[in-house]
Amino acid sequence: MGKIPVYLITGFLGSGKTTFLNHFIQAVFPQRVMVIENEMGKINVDAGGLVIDGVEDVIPLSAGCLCCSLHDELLDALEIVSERREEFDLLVIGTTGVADPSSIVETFLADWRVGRVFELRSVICLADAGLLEDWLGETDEARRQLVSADLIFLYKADLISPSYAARLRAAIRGVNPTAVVRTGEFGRFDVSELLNGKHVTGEVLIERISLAREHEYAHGNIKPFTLTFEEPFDLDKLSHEMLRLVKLYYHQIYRIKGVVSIANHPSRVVLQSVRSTVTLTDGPNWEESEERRRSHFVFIGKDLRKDVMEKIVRRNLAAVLK
Ligand SMILES: Nc1nc2c(ncn2[C@@H]2O[C@H](COP(=O)(O)OP(=O)(O)OP(=O)(O)O)[C@@H](O)[C@H]2O)c(=O)[nH]1
Repeated sequence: MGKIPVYLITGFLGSGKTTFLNHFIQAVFPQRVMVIENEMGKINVDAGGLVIDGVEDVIPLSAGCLCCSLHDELLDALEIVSERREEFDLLVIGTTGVADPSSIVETFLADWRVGRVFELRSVICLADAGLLEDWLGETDEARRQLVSADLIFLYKADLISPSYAARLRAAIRGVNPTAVVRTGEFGRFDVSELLNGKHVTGEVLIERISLAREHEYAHGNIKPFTLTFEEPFDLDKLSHEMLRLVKLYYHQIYRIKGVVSIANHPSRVVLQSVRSTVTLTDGPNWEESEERRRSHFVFIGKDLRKDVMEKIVRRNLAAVLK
């Protein structure tokens, strides 16, 4: 058996990594995919949202970030995966939206124990066309992710004009002149280009990594926290409040994900917010036996106070009077 092909998926918060991964899993079927998924915050909303057909297993790494504190845990996960080699064809590693992928890339290229079993085929960076300029201007992470990639998908092209897309592609080339850049929507891509293209070359990546390392790196003050509530929410109050909240805290709240219990509603409601957008959609039904229909919200942002957010979200519980 040859080396295990690895696809590393990066991209800033809310850029569409889970959407892409779902699409990838369907597109490469009948090849079987093993996923190592790293999620910021305690609740792995994304791993629960992956399509099942074609996925052999999802190994969650939930606490912290793969590129920093979880490095040893990544090595452990790779060992587990290599012992299950016969169960799958491709390995996908999904990083958090603030990961610097360079140290993960380095693990594959420079650690001989890893390199003799795994072959890093592509470092894929997803960029949110609507927010890329904001993120490049306000954070260091988005730039580092673009720098380390050999294939960049500029997604959410449905939200922008073709001329603005051209401007963004030029901005991307300014950060990373050698990566292949494709524009698209909702995780769609050319399967044969991705699977058959040979994008990663060790020397180029190592050179880029050393450039990315020039400055001391930490995830600034972008941090996640989770809020959990036992009682159900009022849908109208909650949707109105969340829209108000993300506009009011535009410069601090980067991402909110939630699985919410709504009073007298049979299904979970999934909340997705990327900066100032908020969508609430029906998720899977609650089981009859599930007496405790807990709601969970993961907030990711800068200098955010958990107690203040909790107070604001709490006042939208169905039992709270207006
Ligand atoms: N309009 C539009 N929305 C998209 C597109 N791709 C993804 N989205 C939406 O963007 C939101 C975030 O997508 P996810 O796939 O969850 O993003 P992510 O990168 O996994 O998010 P994190 O794990 O928090 O970093 C969801 O509401 C998606 O439905 C697209 O091409 N166009």
